[in-house]
Amino acid sequence: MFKAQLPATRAIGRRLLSFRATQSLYSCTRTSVRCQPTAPSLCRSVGRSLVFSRGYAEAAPSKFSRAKPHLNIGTIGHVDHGKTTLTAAITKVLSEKGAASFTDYAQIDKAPEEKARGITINSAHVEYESDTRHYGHIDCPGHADYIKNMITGAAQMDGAIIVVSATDGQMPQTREHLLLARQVGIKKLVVFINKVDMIADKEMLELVDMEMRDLLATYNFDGENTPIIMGSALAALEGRDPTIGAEKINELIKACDHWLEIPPRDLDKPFLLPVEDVFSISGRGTVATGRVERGVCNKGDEVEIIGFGTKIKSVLTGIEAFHKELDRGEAGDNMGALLRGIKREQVKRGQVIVAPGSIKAVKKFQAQIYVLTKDEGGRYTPFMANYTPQLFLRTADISTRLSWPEGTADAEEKMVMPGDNVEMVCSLHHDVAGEVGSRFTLREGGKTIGTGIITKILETA
Ligand SMILES: Nc1nc2c(ncn2[C@@H]2O[C@H](COP(=O)(O)OP(=O)(O)OP(=O)(O)O)[C@@H](O)[C@H]2O)c(=O)[nH]1
Ligand SMILES: [Mg+2]
Repeated sequence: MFKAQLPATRAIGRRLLSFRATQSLYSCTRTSVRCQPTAPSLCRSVGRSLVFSRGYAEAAPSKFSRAKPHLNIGTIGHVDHGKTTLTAAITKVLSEKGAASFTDYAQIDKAPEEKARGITINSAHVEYESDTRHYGHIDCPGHADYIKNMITGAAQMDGAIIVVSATDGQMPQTREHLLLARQVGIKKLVVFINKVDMIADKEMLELVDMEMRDLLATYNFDGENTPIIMGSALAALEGRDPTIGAEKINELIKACDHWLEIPPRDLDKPFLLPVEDVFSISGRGTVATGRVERGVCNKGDEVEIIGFGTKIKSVLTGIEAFHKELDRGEAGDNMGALLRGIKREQVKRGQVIVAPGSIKAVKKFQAQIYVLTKDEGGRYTPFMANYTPQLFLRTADISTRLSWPEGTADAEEKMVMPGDNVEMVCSLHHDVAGEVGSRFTLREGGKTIGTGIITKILETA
């Protein structure tokens, strides 16, 4: 009986998946490694229509190897400090060891406007390997576009290289990028002080080093221990002055290997199953179905059902996936969970079934939100505080009121334009399982108008 129900679930599941594919349009790329755990195959097909970054469509080779652990990193920092030059230089130096294919500067900044203006407009992807890791690398533009990509999930960096020119020292976007890196959950950075070929005075370099350590500490990074490498990306790219060129690139990659941490694998995280559908099976009980977002579960495990005013404990008395009854389910599985002592009415779509105590239901939080432009399918007009769109988080769909954080000046009159990045407070109509770093979309009248990421929990249920 339990098994017989699942084809129906799958049919519903397919509809959900296609809906979610639209939702995750902004948060996946063509390479499967960067896909959200939901619907990877759909991600791949919609990835082709991704508009945010030209890099995904063209620069994503299919040679991802699982032999080494994978980390997503990227170059961030102020305009013209040498992020693209450094990206090209890394691929050049590593390609000489056969650990990357060389991607020249002109291949990274290749749009006509980029060539004409000599700046990066779109972020681009390259990949390379160190002795111990496989890296996906995003070369971010110095300007605001990059921020949008970070919020929308297209650039889910686990760590970053912040590039600072020795000639200028820290500049406004150095600070802005540090702040945003912090905001979107990047915990560790490596600093590359670039253009040292233009500086004769050693003391000047020491000054930049000290300033950067201070600045890192200001934004809650480990200023004391963060590796700072000084070199010249251009020298490395042009194959001259190895002591400030190639050698420094190797040092930089070593620093990334040692300092930047691999985030916990999904399988190591606490179990979480977003509920998509619920069935009552006579003689057996209530079955909730969905796709396991993270972790593993075993038959007999204690679980908690959370969200929409509910927090109840139960035990997994049955697990079904791949048409079979199993003893264990894991991240990525489409599974049915048979729940002991639970009535059908007690479980609904939008709730989560989790390892007890691993996540809380939230009612109010602060979030970094990117509001889509009309060309991206978003609104034509601005909105103000008290705007109430629908918030989609996993399988949940809740109406939410947006307001400005306490203490915001002129909060009454402040407008949010399509294309803006804003930090706002979301007050939910119902509670839902959420945590710092959870991504969501905002929709109104059937279209996505924004995407966001939770940065601070203000009220739990
Ligand atoms: N002398 C010197 N010039 C460098 C070095 N690295 C980069 N440059 C030059 O600095 C300029 C800007 O470099 P880019 O790599 O485009 O800078 P960017 O940070 O990617 O700039 P945006 O993407 O527009 O923010 C170019 O003219 C580079 O040739 C270096 O180590 N030494
Ligand atoms: Mg650039």
